[in-house]
Formats: sequence, C-alpha cells, structure tokens
Amino acid sequence: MAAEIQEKRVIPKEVANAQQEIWKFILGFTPTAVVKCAIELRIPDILENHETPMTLADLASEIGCNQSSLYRIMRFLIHYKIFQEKLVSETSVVGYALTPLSRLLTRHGENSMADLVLLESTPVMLAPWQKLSAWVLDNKQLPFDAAHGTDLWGFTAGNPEHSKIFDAGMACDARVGVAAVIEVCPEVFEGLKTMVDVGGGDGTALRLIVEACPWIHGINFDLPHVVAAAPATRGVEHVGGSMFDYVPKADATYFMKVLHDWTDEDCIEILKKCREAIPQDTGKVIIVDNVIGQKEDHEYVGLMIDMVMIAHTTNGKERTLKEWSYLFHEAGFTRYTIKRLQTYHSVMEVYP
Ligand SMILES: C[S@@+](CC[C@H](N)C(=O)[O-])C[C@H]1O[C@@H](n2cnc3c(N)ncnc32)[C@H](O)[C@@H]1O
Ligand SMILES: O=c1cc(-c2ccc(O)cc2)oc2c(O)c(O)ccc12
Repeated sequence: MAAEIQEKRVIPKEVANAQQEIWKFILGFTPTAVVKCAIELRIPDILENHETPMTLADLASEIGCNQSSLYRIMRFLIHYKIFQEKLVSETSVVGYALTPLSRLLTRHGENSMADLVLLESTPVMLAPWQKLSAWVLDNKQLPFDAAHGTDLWGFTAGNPEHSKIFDAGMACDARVGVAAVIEVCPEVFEGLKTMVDVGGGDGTALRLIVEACPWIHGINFDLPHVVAAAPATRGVEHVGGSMFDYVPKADATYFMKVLHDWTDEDCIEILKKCREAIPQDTGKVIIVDNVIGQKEDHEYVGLMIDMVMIAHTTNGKERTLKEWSYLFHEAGFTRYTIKRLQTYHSVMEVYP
C-alpha cells in the first residue's frame, strides 16, 4: 500500500533542526552502550572470523540469541557505521560485515580499542559523572572521590579486578600511540641505552618500544600494585614506587597519559625529579600526550579527555602548548621540540 507523505513547515527551520539535534545529547550515551553490548556479545570477533558476510540467522545461532533482538541491535549499529550490510558473494543473500570502525572493536586486534570502551562503560568510571556539577559549584570534592570515597589510584589499589580493566583500557591507546611514534619519528629512541616509562601501567608501551628498539633496556615504573600485576616482558624491568618520591635513573624518561592526570604543581615536582634522574648533558624527557588548542580536526578528542580528567583524576587537565611550555620552564628545562602525529598524540622531547 503506497502512503502519501506530506511535510508541513509550521516552525522555523533552525528550531526544527535544534529539536532534532538535541536528541544527540538526550540519548548520546546509546551508541556507547550498544557498542559495549556488541563487544560483550563478541560480534566483531565473530564477523572477523567468518570469511563471508553473515546472515542474521547464522550470527544469532553463533551468539546463541534470538534473531529479533539481534536484528534491532544490528540495525542501530549499521546506522552508526559500526557494521555494514553486504551481499554474500555470488548470491542475493544479504549479510552483516565489519567496517573500519568495528575492526577497532575486536577483542585482541593489534589496534583494538575494545578494552577502552569496556573500561569507560564500567559503573566505577560512570559513577563520577553524576558528581560533575557539584564539583563545578564548590570545587571541593573531586567527582571520583565523591563517588568512591578515594581517588582512582587508591581505588585500583584496593580493587585488583578494576585495576586490570583500567590497565587493559589504557594499553589500547598506548598501542596506537607507540605505533605512531615508532612509524613517524623512530629517531626519538636513537642512542638511548636505558629508558624509564614513568607511570607505564602494565608495561605495554615499553614492551612495544623495546621490541622495535632492542638496544634499549626498559624500566617500567609504576605504583607497586600495578607492576605486581604486570606481565614479565623480555628487555623490560618492572620497578614499583611513586614518582612523587623518586624516578629511577635512565638516559631518558618517558611519559604517556600521565602528566595530564595531575595539577601544574604536581607535574613540576615530577618533572624536577626526572631532571635529576637523567644525564644533564645528553638526557631528555619524552612526553607522548595531547596538545589541545591547535585547531585540528581531532580537537574534540582532547576536549572530551579533558572532561574525563575532571571526572576521574585529581585535578588533571589537557594542556595547550603554552601550558606544556610553562611546566617545562618551571621544572628547569631549557628547550623542547614537538612533533605532531597523525593520531591525536604529539611527541615532546624536553632537554635539561
Ligand atoms: C592514565 S594511566 C597511563 C598508563 C600508561 N602510561 C599508558 O599510556 O597506557 C596513568 C598511570 O600512572 C600511574 N600512577 C599513578 N600515580 C603514580 C605514582 N605516584 N607513581 C607512579 N605511577 C603512578 C597509574 O598507576 C597508571 O598506570
Ligand atoms: O578514562 C581515561 C581515558 C584516558 C585516555 C584515553 C585515551 C587517550 O588518548 C588519553 C587518555 O586517560 C585516563 C586517565 O589518564 C586517567 O587517569 C583516568 C582515566 C582515563
């Protein structure tokens, strides 16, 4: 039966547009929630392991679920380009297939971000968002502390299961960042005999760096409970301690997603400890992190992570180049260079 559709304009176009756009904010959490559901159901892995596009019936049977609920999940995710529909070759049968986005959501892929989706979706990481406005109003209790009665590091120390989820989530971004540094500016690691990754988490970044640059002896330095759970890795020594007490001596210190967790005062204290830990003539501090305010397409990533810093850290923040430069100067360093990568990361090399 053919329907006659009439569009009647009774409200101004910009109001009508706003009335549509506002839904991105009202239900903006739904893509994250449904992507999490797809990862938990292993849909990206199942499609990756299947040579041809998979029919609804085959996918439902592999997952062990009913077709009608799966159909609605897949329809939603196709709309968001997480999956696509494709003809099974030489037939008229339509099946589901991966897209560039869902290739990043398999559980063990080289560039997988699945563990970071799962981390951000845990009740532990979601609860502090409820405390944002209270923090903006009084600037007293930090959102994470208000939700959990301790800061993130105290929480991970007392909750090994969440600590594991946190380390795995951070390792996703570390893999992407390190691959970009090694590809674009491998000279950063030339001539280094030893390098300490300060706040190196489970040692993923250092493992990849040492694999690519086997002349480096890596020291993965993190809180004792974090290194105690880190896997043993050839060429990497795990050392437990706090960067507020000392930083192990090495030719260079490396920071990735660590300084953004802390205030300017804390960062200056940590960087001063690094200056003492490296040779004054040949040493350097290598920082792989975001630099915001550069008018780049991926500025929104930095701005979102800045909000994450409010929700999850002890007054951490994303920094502009001017703000990074201030830290280096105050910690007694004399010069730095900066290289931008294709990802949202930048590499800063800072010299005594
Ligand atoms: C956001 S994670 C980054 C992990 C890793 N660098 C990466 O890029 O995936 C911050 C790390 O800093 C560590 N950390 C927190 N406080 C620390 C301290 N006082 N001394 C050393 N490491 C610390 C945490 O345990 C965590 O592994
Ligand atoms: O939840 C996060 C996420 C990040 C993060 C992820 C990806 C990036 O490129 C940068 C940062 O970092 C965090 C962090 O440093 C932290 O202390 C707590 C939570 C998160």
